[in-house]
Amino acid sequence: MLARHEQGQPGSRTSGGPQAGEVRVITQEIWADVLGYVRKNISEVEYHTWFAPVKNLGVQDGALVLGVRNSFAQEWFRKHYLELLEDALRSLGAQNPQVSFQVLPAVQEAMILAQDPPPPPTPLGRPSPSNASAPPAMAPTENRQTLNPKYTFENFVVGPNNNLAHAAALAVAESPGKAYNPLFIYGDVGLGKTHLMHAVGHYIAERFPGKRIEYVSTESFTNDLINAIRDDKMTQFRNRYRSVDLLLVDDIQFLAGKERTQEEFFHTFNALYENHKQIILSSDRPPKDIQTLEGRLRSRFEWGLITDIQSPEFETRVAILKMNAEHNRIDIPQDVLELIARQVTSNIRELEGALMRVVAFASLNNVAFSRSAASKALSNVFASQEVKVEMIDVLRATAAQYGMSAEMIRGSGRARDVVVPRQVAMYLIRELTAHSLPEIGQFFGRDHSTVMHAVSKVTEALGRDAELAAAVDALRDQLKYVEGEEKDA
Ligand SMILES: Nc1ncnc2c1ncn2[C@@H]1O[C@H](COP(=O)(O)OP(=O)(O)OP(=O)(O)O)[C@@H](O)[C@H]1O
Repeated sequence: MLARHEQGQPGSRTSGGPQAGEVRVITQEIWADVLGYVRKNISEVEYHTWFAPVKNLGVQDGALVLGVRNSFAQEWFRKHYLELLEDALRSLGAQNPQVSFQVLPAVQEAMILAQDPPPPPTPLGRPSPSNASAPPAMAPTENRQTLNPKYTFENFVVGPNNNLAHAAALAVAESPGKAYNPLFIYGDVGLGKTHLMHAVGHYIAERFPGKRIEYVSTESFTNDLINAIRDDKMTQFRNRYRSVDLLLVDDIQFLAGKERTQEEFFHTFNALYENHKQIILSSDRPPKDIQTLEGRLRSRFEWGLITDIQSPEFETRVAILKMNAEHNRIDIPQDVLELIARQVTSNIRELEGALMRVVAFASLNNVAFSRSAASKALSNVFASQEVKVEMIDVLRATAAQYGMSAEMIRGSGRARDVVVPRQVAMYLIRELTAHSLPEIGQFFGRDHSTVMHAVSKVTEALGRDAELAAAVDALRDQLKYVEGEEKDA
């Protein structure tokens, strides 16, 4: 099983749950949570000695697999840190946390060490120190090094909350320096301002490979300025920012109260604007609400187009989740995505985080994606919702438990390996939902007497068949989750 990781091949499907190979990608944030937990519980020296070199290899059949350097480290981890790691997973919702350690092959270890720590990002078009005043000509791919590859127009879901900002960004991308200059995008935290700015950057980089693009947060701009003043390198600083074709500045509200930075930014702005270079600014509020911003800057920010992004409505949130799941090649039922979208209503970053939690929870507990699993996964972070069990939940969970598709269970097959799961599903639906026998029959394309027979068959078999009883118990535990149940237990 583990060899699959070593070879870097995608994982196989585990009983209806997430695919292990795919989960490997998505659990990076969860791994950061685990490390955060560990760090709080051991000394810094210990943490750096043991945990910094560890590689998260993802989740395999419910177990978190960690890559360590050698068999000594493997043994050390088993003896000293296993419980701590299990506690960390428990804090993330794993009910029966499992951790395994795998010695990394020397080549893989060397690659990981080479990546660690990651090199600092190279700002776009930054002149090399040896040739500071004459920026080098860039190869087509170089002009988007600091853009997040995920933040493209293709990956941006358009809804009523952001369609104006999206249309304006697209217009600017098509005619940089001509459509709206500057473009000023404002909105609350995590609603896609940076994403849209980068999307313009990618678009321009693709269409006009020679254009110089610079993305910078206001904080970095300020720090660069401070360093330039300290190191007597103002000429280089000005060359860098005034020689670009597209300047993207994030969180411009942080200019407030920084007089020297405002002064410098004012001149940067003028130089670019006069040369018809495109400027895009993002902020958490419109220019008129940025306190202590010089009047001449504020009025310049208002020269072009000011557009906002609002919180996404339910349908847009579901569409964003769907796109995320598809990108990670994870097949999550629509009703589970809807449950997540109801839990997280305002911040898209949090919405994505909630999806990750659900995926990690399902893989760590080796259960299928269901609304109850999602509700459990999110109960630590968001106010828990009581989940009413639906027939489809029971069908899906049973199918996953027996390693077959829901269609097979509902189909006409009469072989024992299909009949037993079908009867179990009918039995549990009868127990966990308020549906009548005819309604359950209809759901399975059968009549009520078949359901009645199934219920009595399972009831009778449970007393003598321990394996069946264990399967039914496990399914019931998985499905029947109501708020407070775990706390009372
Ligand atoms: N319409 C959308 N479609 C798809 N993903 C989106 C959309 N809007 C935001 N996102 C995603 O949400 C996350 C947060 O977006 P982003 O960082 O652009 O927000 P922001 O408004 O710049 O936040 P901040 O104010 O914290 O800088 C990103 O992962 C982004 O890809």
